[in-house]
Amino acid sequence: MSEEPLSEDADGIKREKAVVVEAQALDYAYGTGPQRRQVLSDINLVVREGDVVLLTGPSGSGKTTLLTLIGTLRHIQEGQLSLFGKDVSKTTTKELLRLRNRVRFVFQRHNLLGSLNVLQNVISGIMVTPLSDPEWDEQRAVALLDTLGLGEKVKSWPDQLSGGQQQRVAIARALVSLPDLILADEPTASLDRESGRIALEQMRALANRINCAVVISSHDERIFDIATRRVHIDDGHLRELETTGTNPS
Ligand SMILES: Nc1ncnc2c1ncn2[C@@H]1O[C@H](COP(=O)(O)OP(=O)(O)OP(=O)(O)O)[C@@H](O)[C@H]1O
Repeated sequence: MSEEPLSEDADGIKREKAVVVEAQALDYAYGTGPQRRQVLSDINLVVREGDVVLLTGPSGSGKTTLLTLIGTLRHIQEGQLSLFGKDVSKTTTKELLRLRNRVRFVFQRHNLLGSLNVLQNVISGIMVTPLSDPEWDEQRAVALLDTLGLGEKVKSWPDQLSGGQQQRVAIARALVSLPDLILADEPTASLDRESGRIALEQMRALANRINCAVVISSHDERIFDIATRRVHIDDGHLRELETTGTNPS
């Protein structure tokens, strides 16, 4: 069940939470002709600011495909997708880039840059923000790495890290830029229970603090309670599930 879509501003005035993602009747298929395989059918989803949506479903059910559609890494075939109130298929290239700049991804492959050390990789998540302040950015990046248990690793190179450590660097890189939307594909896949919870709690805390929206695909039952909403894909169809999660803040 979704939370009451109201948020409170600094003056204590309640206002409706803005819609960050709105998917309407999305279909998606891979291949053509006899090879064509429908993966998503009639997907309808609204994600508002502050939502932490957990996307579950069997392997191969289309979770990654949906995340990449939402993140505009894939063209819409059928249906409509709005990001921050803009229909993505009606935007100019410049507008689309501006929308993408408000989104950060955490992929199953960590995609760290091998020529940058851990701290530099994390800071690279902010470089694209015109208002960034190098000193403050660095402090924020170091603090985040510390919280994620990587305080000793800021000068290490990606290839000196374990898979789980690389995953945490990728999470720090997504969080440090204070994005409006985080799309995370199996972000706890190579993390132990404790690190997985800390990483997800950081995402949840950011959602609470700056009202960013978070969509996480995961099979990991250990983190289900961190979400404010759960949606499930099966056989190409998406449905909302009851959420038992409590707000840890
Ligand atoms: N580029 C592609 N070309 C053809 N088929 C693809 C392609 N990418 C994904 N698929 C197929 O589409 C289906 C959905 O894949 P997707 O990766 O979205 O599922 P998923 O739910 O994220 O799976 P997992 O939990 O295993 O990561 C799968 O059957 C997959 O084999």
